[in-house]
Amino acid sequence: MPDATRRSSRQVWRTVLGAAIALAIVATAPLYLGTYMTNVLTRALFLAALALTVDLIWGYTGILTFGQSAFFGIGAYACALVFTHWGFGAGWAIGALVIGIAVAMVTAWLTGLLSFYHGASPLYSSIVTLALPIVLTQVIFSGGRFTGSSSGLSGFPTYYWKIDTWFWIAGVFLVVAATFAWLFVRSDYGRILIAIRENEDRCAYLGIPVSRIKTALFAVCAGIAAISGFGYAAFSNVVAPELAGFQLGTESLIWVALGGRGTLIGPILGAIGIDATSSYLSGNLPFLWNFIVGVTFVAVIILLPNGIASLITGAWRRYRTRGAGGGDQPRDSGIRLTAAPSVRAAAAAGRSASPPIRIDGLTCRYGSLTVLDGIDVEGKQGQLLSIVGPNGAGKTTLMRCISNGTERTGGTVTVAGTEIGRSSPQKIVGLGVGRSFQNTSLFDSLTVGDCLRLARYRIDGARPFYRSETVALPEPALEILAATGLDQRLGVETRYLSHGMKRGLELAMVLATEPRVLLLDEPTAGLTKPERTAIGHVLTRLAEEYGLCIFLIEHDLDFVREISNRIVVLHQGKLLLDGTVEEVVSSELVKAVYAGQDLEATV
Ligand SMILES: Nc1ncnc2c1ncn2[C@@H]1O[C@H](COP(=O)(O)OP(=O)(O)OP(=O)(O)O)[C@@H](O)[C@H]1O
Repeated sequence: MPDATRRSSRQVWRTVLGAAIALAIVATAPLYLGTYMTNVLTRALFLAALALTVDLIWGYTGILTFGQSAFFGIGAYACALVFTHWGFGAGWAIGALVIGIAVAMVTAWLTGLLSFYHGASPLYSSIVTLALPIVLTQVIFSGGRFTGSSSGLSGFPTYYWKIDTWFWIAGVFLVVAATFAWLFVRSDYGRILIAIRENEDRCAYLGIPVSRIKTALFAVCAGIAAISGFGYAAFSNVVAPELAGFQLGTESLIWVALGGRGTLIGPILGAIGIDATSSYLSGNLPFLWNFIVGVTFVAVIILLPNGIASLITGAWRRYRTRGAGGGDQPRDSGIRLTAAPSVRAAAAAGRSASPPIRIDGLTCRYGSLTVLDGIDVEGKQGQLLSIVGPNGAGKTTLMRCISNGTERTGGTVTVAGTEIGRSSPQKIVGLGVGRSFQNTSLFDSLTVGDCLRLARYRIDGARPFYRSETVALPEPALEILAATGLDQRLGVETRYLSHGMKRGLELAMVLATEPRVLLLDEPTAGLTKPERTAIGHVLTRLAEEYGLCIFLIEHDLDFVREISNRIVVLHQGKLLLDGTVEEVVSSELVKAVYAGQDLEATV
């Protein structure tokens, strides 16, 4: 049996076994728990499902949300309102559940549109999610007898099943939700969530539609939270504004933080542990329990900053990497590299009358500071164009204005005949612009293989519950991986790579997006002489053989002279000279700029 097939069938068996063990625990727990604890734990199981969604949003994707309780409350109130005012029965129950899920998902989708648009700061989305439960609570308060106002609704008809039955329903729901969440976070999509958490900008510059993915995740998690809220209300037979309130939203964050962000098991343990302990202590130690919970929280945050689950996950990771000789050692990644159809062919097919890139009258101002002033440049296919100039000349700003439509103040940038307008970076990547940054921009906790797979998202897509075993890369990307030895380190997390390897990986990732225009900001900074020579070789081939148009910012003028076929000199935001290497090297004006002389006197 091939390795990949064996690995994936092992994964399936592990998942099935884990779910079976969890279901067995759920099935037998009421036999040894008393009625009181079964009751307490049933409530905790519904809340654990809420915590699970908070973990997907905050733990995995890095969006600090205070508003998940709002969706829980919507599900709970959908149940209570329908059963109180309209009717009770199987049909009404299904109708109420569907209404709860639909209202929660639409609310989450609208909230996502408001919070996650391109350019919105993470703080802004946190504030929007903070406002959501507050607004919803006010709506409930102002609902009068319909919503029960501050007293809520109670005593509505529901299924008065035995407590054990409710426990099983809550337990099975949690196991099913956790199993799907587990399969999801291990899939290609799960890697995208982690990538967004670690480096959202890099995701956008790989063409990943970050805003859309965040909004979709928010909506799906809202649906799950609404189901748990519905179950909670049907079980407890009482709803109150607190179920949709800000306090429950904050408590769910504490459960996740205590249990362990980004671990799935952590939030479940955190929610069940704290809720069950609080219920127990609030009866036996009514004046002390809040204090005890508070002290425990502080102690865990200080002693185990990654939560209680880090004890388990840390031990598991140490066990796994011990056999492989440590996290930085090459090990089986489960990924195979293959060759994607040649970009040479794509470049030839894409050859059109329009130049790959054309910049007209580009201006960029920050307040009264003019950083770029009327820049006109046209990049041709197969041209390696170096942009040089003293510090602060505006070189990096020029790259930013090309790769992000919202950066410039005036002028136009046209990529292969299409004006970029105010497009976001991911849309501009779609036009064929790839960018590497001055400081290497990767995903620390993802492996080399995962990073490459992410880079192919725009072209190959990703499936929600599937982890692909192969990554198809264009020829130049494969060459860079082979030259830097990265093809032997696909399973190594990028934080363990050397500086040179990180540079190589970033370049390979950008090339994996199959750009026609490549923007490289000091790609050789901090590299050794042999590494610089190797990169220079690759860049020359990219331009000459693959027809890419490369804009290169570089301070090393000897390197620039060796590899460029055209140089643009920027000085104080203006284009000083645009010419061949010989013209620029022999220019008195350029010598004066680099010598720091007064330009007026030179001219
Ligand atoms: N967001 C910003 N707000 C205000 N000023 C900015 C901003 N970004 C850049 N600048 C200013 O614009 C000028 C040009 O910066 P830029 O980084 O483009 O220069 P550079 O030529 O790339 O320099 P270096 O070679 O040092 O990287 C600098 O004076 C910088 O302080």
